[in-house]
Amino acid sequence: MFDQDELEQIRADRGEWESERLDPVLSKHGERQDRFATVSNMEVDRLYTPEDIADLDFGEDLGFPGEPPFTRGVYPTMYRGRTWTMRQFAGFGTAEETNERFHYLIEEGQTGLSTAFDMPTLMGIDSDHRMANGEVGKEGVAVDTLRDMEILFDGIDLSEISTSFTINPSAVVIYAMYLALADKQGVDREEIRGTLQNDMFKEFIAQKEWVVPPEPSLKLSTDVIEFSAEHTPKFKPVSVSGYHIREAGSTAVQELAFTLADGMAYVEDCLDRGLDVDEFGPTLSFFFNAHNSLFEEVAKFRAARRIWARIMEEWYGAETDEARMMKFHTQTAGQSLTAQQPMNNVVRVTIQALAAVLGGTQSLHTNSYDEALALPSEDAVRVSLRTQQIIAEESGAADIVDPLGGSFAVESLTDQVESETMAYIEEIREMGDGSMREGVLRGIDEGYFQREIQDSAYEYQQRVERGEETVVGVNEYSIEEDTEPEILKVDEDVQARQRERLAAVKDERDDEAVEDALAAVGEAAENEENVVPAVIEAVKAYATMGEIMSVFEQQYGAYRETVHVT
Ligand SMILES: C[C@H](C(=O)O)C(=O)SCCNC(=O)CCNC(=O)[C@H](O)C(C)(C)COP(=O)(O)OP(=O)(O)OC[C@H]1O[C@@H](n2cnc3c(N)ncnc32)[C@H](O)[C@@H]1OP(=O)(O)O
Repeated sequence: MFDQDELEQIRADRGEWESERLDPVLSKHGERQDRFATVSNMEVDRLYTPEDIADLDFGEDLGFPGEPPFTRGVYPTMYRGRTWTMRQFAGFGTAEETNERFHYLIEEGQTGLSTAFDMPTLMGIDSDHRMANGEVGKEGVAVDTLRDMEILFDGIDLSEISTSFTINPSAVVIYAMYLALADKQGVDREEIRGTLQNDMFKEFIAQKEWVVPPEPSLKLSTDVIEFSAEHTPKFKPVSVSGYHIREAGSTAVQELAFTLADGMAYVEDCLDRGLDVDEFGPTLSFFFNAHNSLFEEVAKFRAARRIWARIMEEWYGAETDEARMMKFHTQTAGQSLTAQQPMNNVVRVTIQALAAVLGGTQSLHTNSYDEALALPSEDAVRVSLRTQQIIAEESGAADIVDPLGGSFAVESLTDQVESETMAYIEEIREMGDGSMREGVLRGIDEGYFQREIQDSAYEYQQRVERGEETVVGVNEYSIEEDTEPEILKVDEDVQARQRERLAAVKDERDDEAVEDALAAVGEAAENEENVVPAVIEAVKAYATMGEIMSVFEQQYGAYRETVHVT
């Protein structure tokens, strides 16, 4: 962006500034640390100048928002046209309690819904399973059958609001239930909007919730992507997630690299099925973490869009803007929150949320200050939603598109994140002999991702313990605390109520119809057909989550992780 003469002049001026201004100050006062680095331990320079972005090509690398490579955002007007979707992740107890929380959030100004399921639902077992004991409704809402889904969305018009479902091994069942519900509400499937997480790669890499092994897990994910591209074009059938990778302790670059690698593996699996990249490409979505290092995070988001646009075009032949465009949801970093002095978390969340907005997110969840202690209380949820509203409506951050674009520091960090991310992607591709799909599967199998993340997590913890990383209120500025905030307690009778409902549904339903529908799911799996149509029929017959997932487990076997110890 600068010509050679200008750069020469800047270099000369900088040398002069260093000797005349900087060195005298350094020799007198020094700096606070020998080395300054982000929370991911990426070293940052004292000062950035045009020299640091001498290779940046405005047209190729930045351009304008709404056009490839989308570094500056996916929409020409970004938040001036519409602010991001404020989408608080919510769910606890039975469908009734969560339905009430959904209505509360909508009344408070939330613009999208996001469903948290309890552990049994996430793992594809029913509330009456012995392994579900003590877990029903604890960390999210319990959903056993379509009846629960009907109650969960009572009074909510599916054509009016988009809903996200954080669900992975059992994603196909929840998707089928949502479609069955849309059919019941008379909402055209083509009109439903929302997102299914349905990202099994990051489960094997970081979050560790699975039922069947990686290959059949991928088959089930791709079945949903294929079905959705044809029947629910406004719905995002996968949210390729870096969030959990980061929460497990990765760096920002690893978060981005592994997530993009997973995304590419899904793309290749779809291409292997003969699907058209310009048809399924626009339905893919992403999900990232927003951590404490403001500029590193903004750089990560901007680099993410640029890399994805280039790879979709150059590697996978995407021709349309929509297929090259990366849209993503962001959640502030739960792992950065502290149980000590919990109100400090409001400040952390504000900075992280600002990073997401300055980085151009489409949708945002701000964590609540009490989340290191329990599921968020209503008061805490309101403050976190207000945080988004203050950023959107008071800070001015939403009024300029890509306001940090052109910052020497942010552009330089964006380049650095991009090149380090690409180095990882190339390594994974090599592991798969040119295939990202095979590289990711092999990386999971050999514990490559897990090891990389563990090493980063360990290094970070050591830095905290050596006092090189400050955690305010924990290893610095701690106080005696004798009060605890009011926290949310889930009713102890939830499990009994949920089990009663499940028993009632089982009593009322037509057992023969259920058996036939489950047999059809088994046949579809055995014949390697797309299982989604059969699962929709099964949920309509009120087959349970556990019954349907057992069919897959029988067909594909249960997964046991090989533990790699280093
Ligand atoms: C940690 C936790 C756990 O594991 O426990 C989790 O995982 S929680 C995980 C929770 N996950 C999530 O909540 C995932 C959420 N994801 C999503 O919402 C999606 O996948 C998303 C990232 C693509 C965002 O979708 P969205 O509908 O909210 O937002 P969009 O950007 O698509 O905008 C909605 C509509 O507004 C339009 N629109 C928006 N902005 C503009 C603008 N400036 N100009 C013109 N149009 C605009 C869009 O085109 C779109 O219209 P049209 O619709 O007509 O195209």
